[in-house]
Amino acid sequence: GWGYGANNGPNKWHETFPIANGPRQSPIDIVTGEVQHDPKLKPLALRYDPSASLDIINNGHSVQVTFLDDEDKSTLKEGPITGTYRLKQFHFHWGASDDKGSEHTVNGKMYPAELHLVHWNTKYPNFGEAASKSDGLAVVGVFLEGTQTTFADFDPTLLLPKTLDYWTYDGSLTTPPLLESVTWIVCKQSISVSSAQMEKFRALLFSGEGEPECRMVDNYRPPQPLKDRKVRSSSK
Ligand SMILES: NS(=O)(=O)c1cccc(NC(=O)NCCCCO)c1
Ligand SMILES: [Zn+2]
Repeated sequence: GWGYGANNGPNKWHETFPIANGPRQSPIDIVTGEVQHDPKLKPLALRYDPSASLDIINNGHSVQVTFLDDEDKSTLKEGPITGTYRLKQFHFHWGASDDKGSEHTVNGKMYPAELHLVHWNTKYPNFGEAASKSDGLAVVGVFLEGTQTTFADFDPTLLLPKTLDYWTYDGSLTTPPLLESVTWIVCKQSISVSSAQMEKFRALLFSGEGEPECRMVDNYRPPQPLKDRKVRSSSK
């Protein structure tokens, strides 16, 4: 199956998923001099309930915390979206060293890691249905920047930067099946993690039990062509 290695990585995904060369692929490089401030954009209304968190898993591509999404417990509203989107899961992408790891880049700068908070539009019955609709998903991306800090309990709100200024654009899943159903909301402010915490990500494995050990690192897709898209900013 697909992965991040030389033989099954991002440069090979188009062979099985031709949408890899589609018109609204993610991630992208955010060129701050070319974004357009849109005064009609509202602040993000994020409401997360830590009691909705279910489990934490290594899914072979990332470490993921999944949430109970059978009611409006943890939701995203306002911002660039209309209606209510429910938090399904959050996961991360990171590098083998602190000079790379994020999927989105800002003026070519890569961060050591990127958090993705994945939400689906409740006008559809579930995540799977929503994932195939152009307005089905909304993913909030948060850059992780290295410095010493503490890590509170897994209330995703604690993972968010203080101010929620953001860039937004129409994009896709950054892993196969690369579906072009994501309204991306990338926070301008990063959150801080220590290098010890980064090392914990890098101690995870792509490989399963009984397989030759393969460290889970560099599980990021590089920036894709912007094509006929504009990136909007929630603030000047
Ligand atoms: N990386 S991301 O664009 O935020 C994103 C969000 C939600 C789903 C996905 N990708 C997938 O679910 N791919 C299906 C197989 C992944 C292994 O479980 C990627
Ligand atoms: Zn992701």
